[in-house]
Amino acid sequence: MSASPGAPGTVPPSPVQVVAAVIRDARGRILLTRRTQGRDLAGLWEFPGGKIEPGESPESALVRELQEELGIRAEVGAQVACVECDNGGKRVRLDVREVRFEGKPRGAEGQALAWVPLHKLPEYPMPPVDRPVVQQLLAQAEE
Ligand SMILES: Nc1nc2c([nH]c(=O)n2[C@H]2C[C@H](O)[C@@H](COP(=O)(O)OP(=O)(O)OP(=O)(O)O)O2)c(=O)[nH]1
Repeated sequence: MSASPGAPGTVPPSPVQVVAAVIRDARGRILLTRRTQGRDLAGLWEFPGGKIEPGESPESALVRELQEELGIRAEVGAQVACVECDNGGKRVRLDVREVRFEGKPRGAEGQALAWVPLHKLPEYPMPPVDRPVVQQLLAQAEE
């Protein structure tokens, strides 16, 4: 049977759903973590977080990830940005939230941490999907 006119050819794969945090210290610096070797995008810096598991809300996924990765108790706040793009060959939808926290963040999975002043964020190599998020944070700071 031939395809009907206008029928879609292939259905694009649904994006990997990822949620990540903007965590600020008392000086307004933002916490980035570095992806460890042996994972995709190794060596790049990112906002802490991870994939949303089936059945999880973005908020509960982020609370879980921040406990696992950084050992902190998180309270998830407003959305900073939600960006979807091709990220080094894989489609990713990245939902970024403001987060308040209790505890002292540590690299519980061996990852490096950096507290980065807002204006220095563009100096850190990050995955492509993060670039518009950094631009959004810089624009917000100028408002
Ligand atoms: N956490 C986070 N992930 C990001 C960012 N930018 C970006 O492209 N990603 C990508 C990297 C990964 O492909 C994906 C997150 O998956 P992950 O591997 O860290 O997730 P996970 O902690 O659930 O890990 P795993 O158990 O599957 O290893 O999203 C970001 O700013 N923060």
